[in-house]
Amino acid sequence: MYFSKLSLIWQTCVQGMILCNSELIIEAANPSAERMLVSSANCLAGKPLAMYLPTIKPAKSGEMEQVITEETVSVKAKTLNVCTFPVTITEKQTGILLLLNDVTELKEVRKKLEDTEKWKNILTTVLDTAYEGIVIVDENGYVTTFNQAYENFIGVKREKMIGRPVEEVVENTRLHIVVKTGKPEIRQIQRIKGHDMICDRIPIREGNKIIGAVGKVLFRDVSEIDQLQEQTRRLKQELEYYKGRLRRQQQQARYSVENIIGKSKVISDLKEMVSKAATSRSTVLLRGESGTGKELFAHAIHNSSPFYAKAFIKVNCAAIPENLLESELFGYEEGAFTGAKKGGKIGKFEQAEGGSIFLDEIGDMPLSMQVKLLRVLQERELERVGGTQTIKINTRVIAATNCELEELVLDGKFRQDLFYRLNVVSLPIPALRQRTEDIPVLIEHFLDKLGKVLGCGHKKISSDALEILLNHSWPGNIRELENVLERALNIVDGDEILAEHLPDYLIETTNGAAIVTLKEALAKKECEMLKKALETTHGNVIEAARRLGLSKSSFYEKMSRYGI
Ligand SMILES: Nc1ncnc2c1ncn2[C@@H]1O[C@H](COP(=O)(O)OP(=O)(O)OP(=O)(O)O)[C@@H](O)[C@H]1O
Repeated sequence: MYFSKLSLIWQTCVQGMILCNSELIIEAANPSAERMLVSSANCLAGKPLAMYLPTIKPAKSGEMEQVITEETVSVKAKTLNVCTFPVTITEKQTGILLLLNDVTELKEVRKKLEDTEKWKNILTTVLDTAYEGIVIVDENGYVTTFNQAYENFIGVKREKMIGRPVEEVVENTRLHIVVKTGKPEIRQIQRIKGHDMICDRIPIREGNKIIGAVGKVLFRDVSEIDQLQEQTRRLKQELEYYKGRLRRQQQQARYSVENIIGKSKVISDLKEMVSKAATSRSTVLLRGESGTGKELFAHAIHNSSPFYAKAFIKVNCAAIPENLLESELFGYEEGAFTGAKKGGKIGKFEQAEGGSIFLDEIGDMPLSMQVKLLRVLQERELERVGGTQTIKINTRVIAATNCELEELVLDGKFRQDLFYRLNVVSLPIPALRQRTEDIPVLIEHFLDKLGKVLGCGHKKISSDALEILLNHSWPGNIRELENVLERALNIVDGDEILAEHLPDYLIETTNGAAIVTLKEALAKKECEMLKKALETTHGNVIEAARRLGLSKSSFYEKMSRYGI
């Protein structure tokens, strides 16, 4: 009876049982052990244990009396937990009993549990760091999750809310309704603690079944959002306004006649000419060395004209690559060339419509372009590159150059016809050395202007320094003077600019080692000769011009250039 019960346990037990002799040869194995280790039954008996469980190393008989081992092994894609016990089979015979548990599923379940725990932690962190208040309910509308932000806002510990019907813990909620209707409610207004909040209520589904709902509340009062929207709208408007102003400023003349500083007769005369020239739309040609103020005069002409409120567009003919100049000036149509913008591009002439276009460094305009410009000036119409349509233009042209255009014409580098077309009103701006009486007023003007810009206040100039500035030949003209003063203001400590604050090269030139270019020397000589000729002919220009072998117009031109 006792044995038959034992045999029943042996046969039906889900645990695998293996009995080995002391040589670790299997004596018997129950059906569960057979299933775990081999596919067919009754195979194990008589086989060495190592064939099936090679890693199991129970202690050898004799020394194993008390030794029980437990190990987890992988066999045939299964995970087995193996315990070994020393047993006494007969008085003389000892052996080992192995108990095998299949823990494969257990291992998988543990892995799933660990994963779930990990995800729970991630989710809790995400929920607790969210800016919005988040509440989750189950399919019956009972609170299961409540995040930190919501807890802080409501001021009740979440432990007190979990497990309660949501309508009892959250004011004006509809989550318990959403779990029934299954319809999401987005961007709804929910009044909580006297504030109108924006909320989303979304049902959670598993297949077709609703297993809960999540509610999200944005902790911003709606009125605050209205204010923010209004603020954004105003800022956008402001931005557009300033963008427009900047655009207009970039396209507008910044200086007027008042900005032209100088009390010499030649400057006063030029200012008068500017005012006269400004009234018409005739083309003006500004001539003079670099830095004499040609651009300043161009601004002043535009600003004194009746169309001062219209665009003033500057084009530096020397700075634009030859192949781009035409499209820059006249614009282009879509597809005119590779790289042409979609929709084409409006040219500078069209941009200046109704206003003025300032063609700086005109002497550097390539010949090929000169022909096209001449045609536009004559016809007062243009065609965009790649276009067929003729566009009428109503733009005042102001050109400037520091080149001797007559010489360029003689050299075949500048078209004579274009020269005449441009030279309708000619304003020769004299070099600074030809109007030294302007130097003190210009110095005062720049000390004032730069003092404000640099934030160092109005500094004075010592008589020594002034002497040096008056004696310099100023090849870089007013631009050079401005730079010298800016440099001095940057290094001066006290209230007065001294000789030592001026660049060495200025001091050297005053000490007698004057460096004068050939052009300057010739100009000086030419001026002297004109004056002499006028003196000897008692101011008779025709006679003076004849004596010097010049035409009347070119004599006048030179007189004007030298401020005679
Ligand atoms: N009469 C003046 N009064 C005040 N500032 C002047 C005067 N003439 C020139 N300037 C200033 O000198 C600097 C150079 O002038 P501008 O750029 O007009 O010279 P430019 O003859 O056009 O030179 P470039 O030929 O090199 O282009 C500018 O900062 C300008 O404001």
